[in-house]
Amino acid sequence: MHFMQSLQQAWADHDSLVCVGLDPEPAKFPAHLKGHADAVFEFCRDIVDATADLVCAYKPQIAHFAALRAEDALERLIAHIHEKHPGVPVILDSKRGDIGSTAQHYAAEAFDRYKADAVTLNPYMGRDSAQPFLDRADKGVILLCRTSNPGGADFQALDCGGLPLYLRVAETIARDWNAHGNCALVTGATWPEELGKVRAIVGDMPLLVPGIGAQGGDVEAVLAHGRTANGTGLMISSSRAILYAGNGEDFAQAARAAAQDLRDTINRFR
Ligand SMILES: O=c1ccn([C@@H]2O[C@H](COP(=O)(O)O)[C@@H](O)[C@H]2O)c(=O)[nH]1
Repeated sequence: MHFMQSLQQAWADHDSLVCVGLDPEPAKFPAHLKGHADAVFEFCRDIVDATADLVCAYKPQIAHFAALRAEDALERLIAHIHEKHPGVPVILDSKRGDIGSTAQHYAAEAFDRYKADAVTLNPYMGRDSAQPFLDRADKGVILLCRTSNPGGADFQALDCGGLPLYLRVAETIARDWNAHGNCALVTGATWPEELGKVRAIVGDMPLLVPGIGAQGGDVEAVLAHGRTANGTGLMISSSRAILYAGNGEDFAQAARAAAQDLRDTINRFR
């Protein structure tokens, strides 16, 4: 199914705008998993199985797996999500961006090797660097626009002909890059007013919103500035606050409670 269709279906079926980020950090794993050869897979699988009915998407962050030489665990984890929880889309957070001939290989990595439904990209290198991804009409292409980190404004806020660069990014992608309707943007929860300015430019385009939870973003402000007329349009991502809500044998149930709490809080403001 097309990423955008899966996303809309998951928003509706699970009554949820929550995207759980899968960022494994073995030092934070519960004691009973430490030392397991396949701990990265087991930890993430148990989180997924405990939360799948509460989410609109999962977002594994590739560096968290690659740094641990756990790319194989990432492949198996995405296959597990597709097999056991069909209809929940997987966003590979890899923030790629390179010349077109190399970008083709990054697109193959995301969609053919890992079988992700969507990928995050850095648009800094321009249209040709995104084209191999944009051409995959059934896949989501989620481009950095106004990132959640403290230094995000260093370049993104620079004046670009009367508008900050991040709004030029939003404008250009909505107008010129979205011929297949498969684009979305990353806009951090930590800058809700800027998120609202992006929303005003891009209409109902989905926004991936990291920065809730460990980074301190405000759920009510995100909804006030970012929701669409039908109360959707957002994939509100939280990783650490859900993954590490507990560190005992019941860690997956603690993660479920945290995901449910986030879903309910979001739904109060939709
Ligand atoms: O602007 C951005 C873009 C991506 N991220 C990623 O999201 C998660 C956030 O993790 P938390 O534990 O919920 O803070 C992480 O994988 C980042 O690489 C982001 O934070 N901001």
